[in-house]
Amino acid sequence: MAKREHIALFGGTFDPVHIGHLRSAIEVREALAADELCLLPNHQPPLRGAPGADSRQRLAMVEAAVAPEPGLNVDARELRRDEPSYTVDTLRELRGELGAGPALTVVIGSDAFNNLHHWQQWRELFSLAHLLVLKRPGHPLSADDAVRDEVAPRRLAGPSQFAMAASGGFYVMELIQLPISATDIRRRVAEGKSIRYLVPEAVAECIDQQDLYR
Ligand SMILES: Nc1ncnc2c1ncn2[C@@H]1O[C@H](COP(=O)(O)OP(=O)(O)OP(=O)(O)O)[C@@H](O)[C@H]1O
Ligand SMILES: O=C(O)c1ccc[n+]([C@@H]2O[C@H](COP(=O)([O-])O)[C@@H](O)[C@H]2O)c1
Repeated sequence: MAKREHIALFGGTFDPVHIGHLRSAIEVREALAADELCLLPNHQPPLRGAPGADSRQRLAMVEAAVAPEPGLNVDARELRRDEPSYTVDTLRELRGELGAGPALTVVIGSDAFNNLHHWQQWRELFSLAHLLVLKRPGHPLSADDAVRDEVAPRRLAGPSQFAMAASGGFYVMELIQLPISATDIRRRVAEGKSIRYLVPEAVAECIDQQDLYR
């Protein structure tokens, strides 16, 4: 059985998944030397309206996107819960399966981090996992004071240190800056413009075949 001592979870609405997500996922996996990095499509995004594509369609696009990339997997567990996809619930479920030993790292972009104080039981996340924040162009770090106070003593010197404990660490990672968003991709599709090289070809095909975002 494959080693599962360090798992990174990169959650999102992925409406649709794009190369900003995929390039980040590869760089994070390399930086963490994680055994696997799972893209985790949500079912009901807790802090935004209903996505343009339904959960099955978003899952299918994520699966098509990671298929050629060894080390990137998909975790579809949030689609099995017919309720808002709170990350704390997902982490509790995973801890129930993995036990307390393996390192778990939750990966989020700086825009998501700036809203962390609105997440369900957000302080609890640190007893279940590490938190890795990706700098994202156009989204400077501006976390709430309560979040800043929480993460300050948790800050690690580098992503490789996450493997030394199961949870509780914090790090902000610099990575390639790709100012690509799903909102911009949906707008381009609606305007009949090309999205070539913004999403993998297999994702563009799914969008085309299912007539999404028009
Ligand atoms: N270009 C990018 N670079 C780094 N991180 C990103 C990028 N795009 C999205 N992310 C991060 O990936 C996670 C999932 O993002 P999400 O699925 O909401 O995509 P999005 O492009 O932000 O979508 P939307 O434009 O619909 O808000 C979030 O933590 C987000 O911050
Ligand atoms: O747990 C929460 O309360 C919570 C609130 C907002 C977002 N999240 C998760 O954060 C990830 C990024 O969300 P989003 O909306 O930026 O695509 C995704 O996995 C969401 O399910 C989680």
